Amino acid sequence: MSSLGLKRKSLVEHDAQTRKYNSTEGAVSLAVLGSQTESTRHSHGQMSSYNDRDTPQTNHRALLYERASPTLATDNDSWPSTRNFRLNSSIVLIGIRGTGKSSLAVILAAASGRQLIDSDQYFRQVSGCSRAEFKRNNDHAIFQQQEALVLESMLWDNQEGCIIVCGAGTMERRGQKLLREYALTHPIIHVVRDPESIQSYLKAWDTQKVSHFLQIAGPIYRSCSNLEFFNLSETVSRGGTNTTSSEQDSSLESQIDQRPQASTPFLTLKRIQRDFLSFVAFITDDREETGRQQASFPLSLLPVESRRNTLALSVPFSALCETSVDIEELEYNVDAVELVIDVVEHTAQAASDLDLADKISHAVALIRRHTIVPLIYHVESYVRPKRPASANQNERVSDREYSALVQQGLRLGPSFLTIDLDRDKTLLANVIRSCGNTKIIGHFESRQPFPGGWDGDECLKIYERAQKLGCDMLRICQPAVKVEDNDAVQRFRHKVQNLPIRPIPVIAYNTGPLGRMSRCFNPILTPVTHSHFGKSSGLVDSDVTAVAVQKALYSSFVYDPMQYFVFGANVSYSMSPAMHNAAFEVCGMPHRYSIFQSAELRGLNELVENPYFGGSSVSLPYKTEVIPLLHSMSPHARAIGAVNTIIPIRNNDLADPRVSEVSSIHLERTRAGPVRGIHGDNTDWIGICNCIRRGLSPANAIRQTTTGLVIGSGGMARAAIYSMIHLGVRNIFVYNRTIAKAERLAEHYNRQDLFSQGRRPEDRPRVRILSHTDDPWPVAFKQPTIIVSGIPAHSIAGEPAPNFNVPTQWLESPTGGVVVDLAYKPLNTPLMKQIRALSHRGWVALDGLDVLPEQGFAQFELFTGRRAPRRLMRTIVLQEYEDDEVHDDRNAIQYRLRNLDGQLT
Ligand SMILES: O=C1C[C@@](O)(C(=O)O)C[C@@H](O)[C@@H]1O
Repeated sequence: MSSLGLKRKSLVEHDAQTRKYNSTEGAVSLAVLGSQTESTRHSHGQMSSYNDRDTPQTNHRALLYERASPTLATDNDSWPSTRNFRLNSSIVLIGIRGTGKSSLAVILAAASGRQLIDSDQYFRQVSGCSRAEFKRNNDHAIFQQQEALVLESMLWDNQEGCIIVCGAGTMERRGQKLLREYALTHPIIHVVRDPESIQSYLKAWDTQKVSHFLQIAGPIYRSCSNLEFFNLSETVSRGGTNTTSSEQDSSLESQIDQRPQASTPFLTLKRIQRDFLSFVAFITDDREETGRQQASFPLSLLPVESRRNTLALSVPFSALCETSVDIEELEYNVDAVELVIDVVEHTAQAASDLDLADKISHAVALIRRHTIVPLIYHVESYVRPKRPASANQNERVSDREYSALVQQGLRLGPSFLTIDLDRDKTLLANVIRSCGNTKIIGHFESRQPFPGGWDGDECLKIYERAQKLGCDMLRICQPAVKVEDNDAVQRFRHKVQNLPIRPIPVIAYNTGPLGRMSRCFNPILTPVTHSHFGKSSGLVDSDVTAVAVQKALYSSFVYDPMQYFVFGANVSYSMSPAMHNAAFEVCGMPHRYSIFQSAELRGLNELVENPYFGGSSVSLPYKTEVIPLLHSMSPHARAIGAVNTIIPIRNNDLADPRVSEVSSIHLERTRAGPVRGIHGDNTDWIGICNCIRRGLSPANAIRQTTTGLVIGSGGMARAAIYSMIHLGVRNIFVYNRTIAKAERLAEHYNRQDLFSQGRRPEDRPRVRILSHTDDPWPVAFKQPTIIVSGIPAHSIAGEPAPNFNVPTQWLESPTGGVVVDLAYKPLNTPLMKQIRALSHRGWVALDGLDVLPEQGFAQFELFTGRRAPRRLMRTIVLQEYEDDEVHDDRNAIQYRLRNLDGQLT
């Protein structure tokens, strides 16, 4: 008999007295209106009358309750635990039916190997019958007792390595108490969703009823959880019209080109997968998973506060609620997005508004869906008057409301959260104690200049307060009254950094029109606005935009206009100049990127002798030939054995080991001067990695048994193998017409010990050879779900193009997979045609036009030390692409141009 069977007996016999549950305990009391059914007669004092297992028809009831606390909890003792959990702590999902808990749990279980436990199934396993049957056959008190005991066992017997989905049956009063207790040491995530999506799942309820129920249930679920995740429903943008993902996509366009969009059925959960896995990785501090999520771009590997001249785009909550905002477009050129909870007069009255918490949750989800940069959550301390001349200019948001809004922010796991240093000490201490992995920015915004300005004691005291409280950073600002105040900010910054206490980073600037200069030169996370928000959002002319800051840095000679190139033997066709030049322009950078064609490697000398040399893409045949000329190389380029990006070293000390670190290299990237050495990197693998990630459906999440297949054995095949190893694929096969070359390639990787730290030899990645296309797929391995082809699609040196098709016996994965063909001349290679025809079986095809911008983003980051404007670069590549021989392409390109949204990496 299983241990569960034994447990069952002991649970049923468990003496109710041993757990001292107080039946009057718990703040919430529910009364059920409507027909007096069996369940409702017994349901006073509990919430379980709404049962996950009930048919929608039986749920046609309204629920009333007495609320003990408002939607946003405000009491000091309601501050939850530290939110610091053990890496492997079991995670609990709660939320009303239809919010998508089960799908999220399946996604997490597949990606992380956590064991999935569903409360209803667990009840059945432990009790030997379903919850409904147990209820029918037992006295109500016994049923309640059994429910509590099952929940207790489910939580405490599975404290590690599980994802536990709690149905509504677990939410009666004793269940709530157990969950609150569990929340002291484990993440309990309240899953929220918009009423429309819940309604379309529940079918029988109308949206109003769902909203009403959400208002009732929200406070209860919130009081039992320490975190919150808004499950944003997928919408597919097709040529400007939005449809939900459930609608059938039978348009001709989509048949022309099955892009990896949300409309591709296998990828509908893709974006929610990304959002949820990043959220879980953040709250559990799972650095390995965070690394995988962050797509390996050079800048994403550095904490944003460690970089120079970083910008944070302020997005007012009110603007997000009122207008539709294209966040992806606004994100260009910024390093973080700050959601500003602006308490506008009317919102202030509605701060106890039942769905305010939901709206904030929704806003955070929207920003996360459309950006990849860190999120800062900031609650404004003053009520924003609706009219600038209003009498309420200086009305402060009450401590109670402020605390509630901050608590709601912490539940959402933002990367950073600000706290107003002028607030009650206990409140501040509570925020810091319960902030989990969120970094805290102590914020002090003075509306009047401090006595003595930046040189006075007041600013120093504020710095020390932030320091003592345990803030990770300080943000301090005051109005400038004269231009010289902008110099004084610099003095203040230097002064605090030299104090004999552990320094914390400081964001310091002047407000008002005269203070704009200090914003341009503030080194970290300068708040910037976007013209989109204009004055309607209450932002005034004293704000600066990201482009204005960039332009100011160049026109004041902090940075220089640099020259970049694509260097190769035959690069006249390259689309890189168009892509990079457009990016420079939109970011306000005066750089130039040009073609440099050279029949000999020696041509490179001319580039590096130029004091304005900023870096170069390296094309064939120099990707390996260039290596002996380098002074340093990234570990990736070294492992791959090929370089596609070079950047100048202007450091005096070439022996300094830091020169190979991006952090030191990018600091001097855009400053002219003699070049003392060259650093080599490889971004091709990043491009391939991200395309694989984008096209891989959640069903094909990478596991120990996942198999990859690489076609070819050239430089791109090398990069492809490295990408697969980086993603965690352990079984990699190479097929190449010339077997000896494939063997050399396999040997190159097998003798290295990549990403193997602590792994047993049998668990390490291994590259194997496939000799003939007639061979069956090796029986000991699963069929491949990731295939990358690195063979050219056009004729080279008179040799005909290979016209390769994957043998059908290697394409039998029941869940399909992703195929990346690195060629794009022509676009419709025989391989791409073959795979697109298999889209109904879950195969997704990506090509060279997908990879080129991805490797270009990483290159842009290495060249400039700034984030690349991704959507723009993708657009330019597609627009530039022209192939007169293949007429079908034009339609396909048009379709792709209309569907660029949401390709986040
Ligand atoms: O292979 C390529 C293509 C490219 O060389 C071009 O021609 O645009 C640019 C390189 O960065 C990349 O690795």
